[in-house]
Amino acid sequence: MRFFGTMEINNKGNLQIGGCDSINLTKEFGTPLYVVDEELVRGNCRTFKNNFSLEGIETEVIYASKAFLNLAVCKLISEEGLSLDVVSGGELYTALKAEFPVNKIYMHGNNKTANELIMAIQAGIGRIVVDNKQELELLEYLCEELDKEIDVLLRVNPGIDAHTHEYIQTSKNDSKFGVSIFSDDICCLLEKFQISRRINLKGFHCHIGSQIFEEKSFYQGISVMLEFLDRVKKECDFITEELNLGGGFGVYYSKVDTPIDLKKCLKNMLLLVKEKTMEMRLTIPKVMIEPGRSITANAGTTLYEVGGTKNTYGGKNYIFVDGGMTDNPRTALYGAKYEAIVANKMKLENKAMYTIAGKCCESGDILVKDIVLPEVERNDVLAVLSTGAYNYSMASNYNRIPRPAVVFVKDGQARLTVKRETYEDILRNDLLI
Ligand SMILES: Cc1ncc(COP(=O)(O)O)c(C=O)c1O
Ligand SMILES: N[C@@H](CCCC[NH3+])C(=O)O
Repeated sequence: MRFFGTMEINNKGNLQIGGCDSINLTKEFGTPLYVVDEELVRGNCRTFKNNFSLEGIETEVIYASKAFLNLAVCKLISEEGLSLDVVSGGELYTALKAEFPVNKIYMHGNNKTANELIMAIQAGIGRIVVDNKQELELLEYLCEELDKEIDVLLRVNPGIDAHTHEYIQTSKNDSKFGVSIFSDDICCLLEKFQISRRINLKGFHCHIGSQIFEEKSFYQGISVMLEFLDRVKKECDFITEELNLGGGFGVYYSKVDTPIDLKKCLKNMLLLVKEKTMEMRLTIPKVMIEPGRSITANAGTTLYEVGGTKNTYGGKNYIFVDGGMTDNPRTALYGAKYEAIVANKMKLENKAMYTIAGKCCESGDILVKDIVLPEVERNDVLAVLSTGAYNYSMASNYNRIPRPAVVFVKDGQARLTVKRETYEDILRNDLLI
């Protein structure tokens, strides 16, 4: 088990995060509760900003907001000087409402609707990442209608087979994202951009997948992309000004995960860009990355109240908590593995093997399988660690369960950043006819 950021055990034997006793947090804000270690999120932003830098290369770190977004997150990311990647009208709307600097917003998506594109064009966001030819045509039409110009990147697929869960691979040849760098008509497509009066193609975007632990996949991505840049220069007469390499840096959730040395990898990525561009006599493009999970995952902890335990006839020892797949669908969806602790019994010895199950009417509603913990009883507080990415952002109202509140903790202060949903919120859009 690993502790992250400001997590510690206080003298009451309770888990403490950001100087706040987790048990007090549950009393003040209820359970389930997403707790975010603000200092750790800021520290992670700085690790990326400080280490993704190299003399002679312009760089940009863009936070992939799909990992975790709310107004307070936007504000924090903006304060730390990162840019923001959004993939939907909803994410863009959040960023605009938070007054995130518009020129630092990137919009992705394999099927952006006309309304989403209009919203992005009218707001004047920094870059739209065009996924395909049809989208280019739609964008051209919309820009004409709105009498606007827009800077874009083209999402390409470098065909890298990064080793991760098949659902979060994004760059195999059959991926739904982007245009293959191997497609024969790439020059035709680039020509469409070149003749456009409204759309200004600055370069390319790729993303090889998520939760990647093999450093070499990132280097392979760079090599393949630079060969592509060389090819489009020679064959299509296109000079690439910007190269966005996406995110995907893996994090520790449990002992099966072995994260790479991030600082070293970030430096090596840029060194490789420099070396290869010199070798190929290419102009060095501006290089961007888009980390999501690695900024927020380890900074999040979900606190649950234990409703009871059950020893089944088949011999399974369940702990029932008051949340589950509605606030963290990753175990059910990907077989993700998490670590958990009993937040009010941090000094007690582990006693028994448990499976932590949620309250949904679904057998697959499991948060953690086979974990050894101190003896657990009703009203204990269970903490599942590293839930800061793709938990709140993927939460649902299945079984009409309200989504939990989100609290930021720092220096002994707790700040509510998202209120707990109420039953009224659940009914908000229902109409009785
Ligand atoms: C285009 C793009 N950029 C960035 C990310 C962020 O990935 P991660 O959270 O693994 O860093 C993703 C998600 O996989 C993505 O699809
Ligand atoms: N939702 C995935 C990551 C998706 C990455 C987005 N392309 C996860 O929880 O691991």
